[in-house]
Amino acid sequence: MSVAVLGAGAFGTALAISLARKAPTTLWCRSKDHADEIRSTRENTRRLPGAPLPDALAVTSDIACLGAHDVILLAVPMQKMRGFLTAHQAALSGKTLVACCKGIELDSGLGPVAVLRDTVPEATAALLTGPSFAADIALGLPTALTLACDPDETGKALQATLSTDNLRLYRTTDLTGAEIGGALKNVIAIACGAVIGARLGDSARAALMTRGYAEMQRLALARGARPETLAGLSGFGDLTLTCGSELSRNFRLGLSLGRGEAFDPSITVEGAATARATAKTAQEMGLEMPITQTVTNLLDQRLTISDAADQLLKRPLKEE
Ligand SMILES: NC(=O)C1=CN([C@@H]2O[C@H](COP(=O)(O)OP(=O)(O)OC[C@H]3O[C@@H](n4cnc5c(N)ncnc54)[C@H](O)[C@@H]3O)[C@@H](O)[C@H]2O)C=CC1
Ligand SMILES: O=C(CO)COP(=O)(O)O
Repeated sequence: MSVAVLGAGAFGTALAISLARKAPTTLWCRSKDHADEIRSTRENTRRLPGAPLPDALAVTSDIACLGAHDVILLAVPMQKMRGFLTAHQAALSGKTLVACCKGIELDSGLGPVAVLRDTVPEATAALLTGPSFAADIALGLPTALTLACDPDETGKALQATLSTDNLRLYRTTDLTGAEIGGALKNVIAIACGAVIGARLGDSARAALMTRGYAEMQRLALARGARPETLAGLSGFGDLTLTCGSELSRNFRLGLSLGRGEAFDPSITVEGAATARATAKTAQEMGLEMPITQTVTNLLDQRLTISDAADQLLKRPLKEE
């Protein structure tokens, strides 16, 4: 199977570098200038500085490159996916498309797999998700991710193609569980960053991670996901990484909120739109998701951090 990665952001570049160490790979970049720059310096200095490109990685801005590949990794941000897929629908039709983004679409409340199926119905949809920072993957540090695909036979072939010496993929057919875990861990990471930024302590962070996990499970199970998926890399695994590291952009946005500092709006932070979309879905489905709701209120400046903590602590006492 021959692989192309679409989207030369941090994650797309890291995946392409990792895959090219194993077999020739193509990285597509939407801007010709950027593609030329990456090709001439053999480094994506704008998005992933310090990670040299292997010789077997071709870089292009020509979407016709898709013709030569049967597996396409989509590493564009969630809120840009539908527009991107619609624009390139014909070229993507019939391919195996692996969404690599983590989030929920703001307008529709849908995750990446549903958006893929909606816009390119003639493609096979899969999802690559789980705990991994782009820089770690590019450096070849050990990483384990979840590959979600149904049918499992296609999943097995993809697992073999996309696993490398340092990137170990575990397989599931539970696309719903994998995408909800990957999307919601970012919302909880914003909450955790906010409590650390506001100096509310590591105990408060542990409480948020645990109760946040309960929210992730509540929504996922209501949508038909399997509990073991949430307990795996795409759920618990990624929650642990993202809520505990300042390398996470979602966590850093939370830190800024907690400290009352501004945050650069050009940085990709999937959890913000995902929180808003999920708070709406939870309300429509009658699900209790107080942390997600609180993050939305913090982001939209309807609550201060101390009111947010107060509100969560004053909720009626209940069984765990
Ligand atoms: N950076 C990381 O460590 C990881 C990121 N991810 C996920 O990967 C996805 C992408 O994140 P990053 O690569 O980190 O973001 P990034 O901000 O580094 O790059 C985003 C890329 O998408 C491109 N893009 C934006 N709008 C586009 C459009 N309309 N059409 C085509 N391309 C477009 C940009 O040019 C840019 O190259 C996110 O969903 C993120 O959650 C997942 C795991 C790790
Ligand atoms: O998804 C990630 C780690 O698994 C990257 O997290 P951020 O998008 O918060 O940087």
